[in-house]
Amino acid sequence: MITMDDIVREGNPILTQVATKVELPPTSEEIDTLKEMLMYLKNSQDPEIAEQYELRPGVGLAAPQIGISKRMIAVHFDDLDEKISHGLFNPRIVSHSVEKAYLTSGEGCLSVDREVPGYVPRYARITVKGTNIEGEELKLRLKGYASIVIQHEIDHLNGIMFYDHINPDNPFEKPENAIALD
Ligand SMILES: O=CN(O)C[C@@H](CC1CCCC1)C(=O)N1NCCC[C@H]1C(=O)Nc1ccccn1
Ligand code: NI
Repeated sequence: MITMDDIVREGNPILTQVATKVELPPTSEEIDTLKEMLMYLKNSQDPEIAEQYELRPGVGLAAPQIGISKRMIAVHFDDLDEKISHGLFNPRIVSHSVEKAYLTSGEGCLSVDREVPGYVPRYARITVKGTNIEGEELKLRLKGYASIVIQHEIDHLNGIMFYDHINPDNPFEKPENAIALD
């Protein structure tokens, strides 16, 4: 199982590289890895398992964070209006709103062992295409928190960290044309 020992921390160049596309169909090893990434998220959200294995709770994970520079992400969380749980190969944003959105609490990252305060402006709504663990091509239309999570993960595949989006002059400046998400 994946534990925090497997999570790569900032300073490791893999986190600022562009990850490689996964050749389809994915190998059984790539499928197993994606399943393990999803399992990490589920385990990390179970208080008992998280405590037992000292897992930091996560709602998303990208393969570069476990040292694999491949375009694979997992997201798992039960939000009020969106229940999302996906493992995706080669996720890509095919369209997005002009309007932006940001979490009023800012963002963190399992690969960043420090607080980096500030608003992270992202697209408010996105349409994402990718291939799921069963090998099906899928298209997701996301808004709200789910949209933020997926963008955070796809950024990891392009070597972008959440703090790269924070306004260095005024981290808490309200982004223009943006919705505040609590
Ligand atoms: O690339 C992926 N990552 O770095 C894991 C990140 C991904 C999220 C950060 C902002 C949007 C996506 C992650 O999940 N976190 N960031 C660090 C510690 C907290 C944790 C988190 O937000 N946990 C959480 C939130 C709500 C409900 C349950 N748990
Ligand atoms: Ni992250």
